[in-house]
Amino acid sequence: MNIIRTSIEGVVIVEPRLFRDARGYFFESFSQRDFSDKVRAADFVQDNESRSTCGVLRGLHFQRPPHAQSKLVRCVRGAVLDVAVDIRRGSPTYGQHVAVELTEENHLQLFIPRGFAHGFAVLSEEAVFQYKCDNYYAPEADGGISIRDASLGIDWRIPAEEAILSEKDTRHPLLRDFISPFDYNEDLYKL
Ligand SMILES: Cc1cn([C@H]2C[C@H](O)[C@@H](COP(=O)(O)OP(=O)(O)O[C@H]3O[C@H](C)C(=O)[C@H](O)[C@H]3O)O2)c(=O)[nH]c1=O
Repeated sequence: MNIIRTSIEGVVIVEPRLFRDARGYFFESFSQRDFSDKVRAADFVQDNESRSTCGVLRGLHFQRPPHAQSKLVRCVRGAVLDVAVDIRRGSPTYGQHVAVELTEENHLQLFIPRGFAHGFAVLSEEAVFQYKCDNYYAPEADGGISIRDASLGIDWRIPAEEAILSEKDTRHPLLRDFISPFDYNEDLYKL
């Protein structure tokens, strides 16, 4: 697997090694050893999968400490624009984001550390999205910022105002009205 750094320390793109032959392809979608060697020790405890139709936007979500989650995300059917927003107070990249197209064709994955809000827009007819989390689901710790916050400068590639959102996702605050539960800890994010 190849690691590609992004504009935000700690957020990395994982490019798996693909083996193609006359039958199709094979690749190791996750290796604890390789991930620990090349990214960081991560004890993923929960795998999630969601399917979304064209025009859906999910996010921008996080779980508050002590239920904060790092995520390793990928799109196994279709294509999404995946976005991670830095919401760590004191971070030099606070409010900035990384946006990466993850598709069933490019097989790319994105690692999003704790302290980030995460979301994605569906760019294809449908998208099946799978991801690993290093902490369990805790609905009581659920938080979010508005996926329609223009101050974030995210180009979702689809009109956010026409997007299909859950009722919950229509109610998240703008970043300027948001008090983050995360503090920046440089050592935690250095690769
Ligand atoms: C996240 C989650 C949800 N659920 C149940 C709760 C709801 O009844 C149902 C749908 O949940 P929700 O609408 O929160 O699903 P998404 O909008 O896809 O939320 C996710 O979308 C963004 C992109 C994320 O990064 C988060 O992991 C997560 O918040 O699944 C569970 O049982 N376990 C879980 O871990």
